[in-house]
Amino acid sequence: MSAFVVPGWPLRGGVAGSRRSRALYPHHGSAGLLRRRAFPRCTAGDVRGSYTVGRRLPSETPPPLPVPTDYVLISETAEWRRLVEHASEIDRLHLRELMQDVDRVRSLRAEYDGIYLDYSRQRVTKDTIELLFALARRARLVDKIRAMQSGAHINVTERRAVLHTALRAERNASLVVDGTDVVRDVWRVLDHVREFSERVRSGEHRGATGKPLRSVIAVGIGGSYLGPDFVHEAFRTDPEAFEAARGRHLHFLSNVDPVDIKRCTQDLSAEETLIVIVSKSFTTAETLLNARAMREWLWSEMGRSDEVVRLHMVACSSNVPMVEKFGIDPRNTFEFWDWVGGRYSVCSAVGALPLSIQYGFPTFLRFLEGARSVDANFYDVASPLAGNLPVIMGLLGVWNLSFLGYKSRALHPYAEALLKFPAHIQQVDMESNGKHVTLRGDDVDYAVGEIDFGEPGTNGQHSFFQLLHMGQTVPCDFIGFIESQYPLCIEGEPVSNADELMANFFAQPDALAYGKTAAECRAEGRPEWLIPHLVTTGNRPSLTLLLQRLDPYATGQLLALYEHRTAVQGFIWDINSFDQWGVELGKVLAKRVRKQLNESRYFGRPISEEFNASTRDLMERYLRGQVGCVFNEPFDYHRDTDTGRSPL
Ligand SMILES: O=P(O)(O)OC[C@H]1O[C@H](O)[C@H](O)[C@@H](O)[C@@H]1O
Repeated sequence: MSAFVVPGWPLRGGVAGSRRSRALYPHHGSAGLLRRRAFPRCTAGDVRGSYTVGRRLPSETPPPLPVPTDYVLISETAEWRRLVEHASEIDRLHLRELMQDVDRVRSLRAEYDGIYLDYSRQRVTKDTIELLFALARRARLVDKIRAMQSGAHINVTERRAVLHTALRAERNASLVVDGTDVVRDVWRVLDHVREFSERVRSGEHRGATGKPLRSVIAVGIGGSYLGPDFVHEAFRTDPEAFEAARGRHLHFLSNVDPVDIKRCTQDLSAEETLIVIVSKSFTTAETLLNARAMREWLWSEMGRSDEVVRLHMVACSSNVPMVEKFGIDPRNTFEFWDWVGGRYSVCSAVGALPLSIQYGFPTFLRFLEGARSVDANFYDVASPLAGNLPVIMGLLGVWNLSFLGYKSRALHPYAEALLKFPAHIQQVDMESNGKHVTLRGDDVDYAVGEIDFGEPGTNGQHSFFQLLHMGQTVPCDFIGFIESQYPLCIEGEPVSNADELMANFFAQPDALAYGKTAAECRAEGRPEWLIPHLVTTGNRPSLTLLLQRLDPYATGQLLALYEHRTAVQGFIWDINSFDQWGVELGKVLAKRVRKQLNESRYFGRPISEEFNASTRDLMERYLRGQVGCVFNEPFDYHRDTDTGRSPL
């Protein structure tokens, strides 16, 4: 038996421890540029025209589609070229001047359900917005949004619908995809989450030694971690959610670095801990190793038994058979579906289960309601797009990257509780739009996919804002709230603590837009030699989102707003924002290295010549130097994979 060796853990129960491919798909969205109507209006489960809506293609090999004679890359359209020309006109204008035009400023704002969006500090005029709407029409944005809503298989490479909005549909709604009402499935699982979370919270569901389960460790990575972690942080200091979570603890184990296990478990008692394994595929190597590590931890504390696993381990996954194989009770498996992308899964059981256990199901429902509200704004494509917040934000994203050439973008929530929001949006956007070909497989000859990063204000100001003011231009999003989750006034201070925060929130966008001229520096009496170092060019774009208060509802609104911004950009760029093939190569190579490390360390086999000299020397150095963790009975790839034992 292999040993589970974790220094410091008591062992009990006898356990030691430029291609232009034209392989086309008949139903996909590049048809946005076709002359025919690409996507039917919002009905699923049937076939309209030549587009399969909500149904799997019959065979693995996509039948070739004749190349439409009028297909062109979006960058080859007149609408795109007009924007390229317009960008050079905009280059002659400075935000300092643009901001003088009150009429312009007042026209560049939109409001929806308590979200106030001001984009007057973008390097745009009213003409720019009109030209962007024209581009959206040319890209058939509205048809693509409707196709997404209807459950068409717009994720063409994986032949899947993209339906995370169905996760927050109202109970009485209905959407039939692949012959199934997905909304009914969603609510079946939500009811299961409600029932199970209430049993855990009330102490009805107890651990193997009879103790209530007060702590949860959610084990997952990527989309199975970042969304729930962001929402958890946003809820933590919401007064009502805080009350609902009294006496409970929620931790996330994501990194396969064993130190993350140590950090998660060191203050916890296994007897009072529920492990939630979150993995859409239930094959992610890191998550499964951490899941097995958690199982060993539970066993090392309470003895090796199926009962311990049954009572202390549950799972959220779309791969139910693999969960069962792991030993988790199918009744404690919370399903989601292949039409929920990992990075879009926080509204599924992925977020619902850990967050409902921590904060109560009603709190999670308010979060879903907030997201649903913005979904309604996004899907309301019959109304003028000028009022569609995700569309506006998406078009501005396209403008800044593809036309003004700003390759990165920063997100600054002036709310500490949103500290994990930038990291979540980083995955949502960079994994979605980090692509190099169109839906048809043609190379894109225009910039797509920004580098997203961010930090809450004002902390970011004292870290990387120097570059934002004087270095490269990085379009910024500022998110602020009228009411603080924790209002604090200190006697004798000129402003409340939240006002101090918000003073910076209002100041930074103007500092970026206006900058500081040499004349202004001189007027301050600065010495001439210092002036070049003090001048800031300004003309640095940003947008501002102002909401009432960061509560679960607003958290859901922000999530949906940014999810849909990403989709809008992908739709305009004509790329698939819903697959992530680039991640695969690293996984395959890691598998080879894992096998090599096993063979060299335990069976003395030399490092294969298949690895290049750099990797070989690095591995050799690593193997020579490492001390500490050895197994009594190592896994033998040659023997154990033959007998069916999996190295994962
Ligand atoms: O939820 P899982 O199947 O374990 O996947 C976890 C993560 O794995 C991969 O790295 C994907 O690129 C992510 O999109 C995904 O969220």
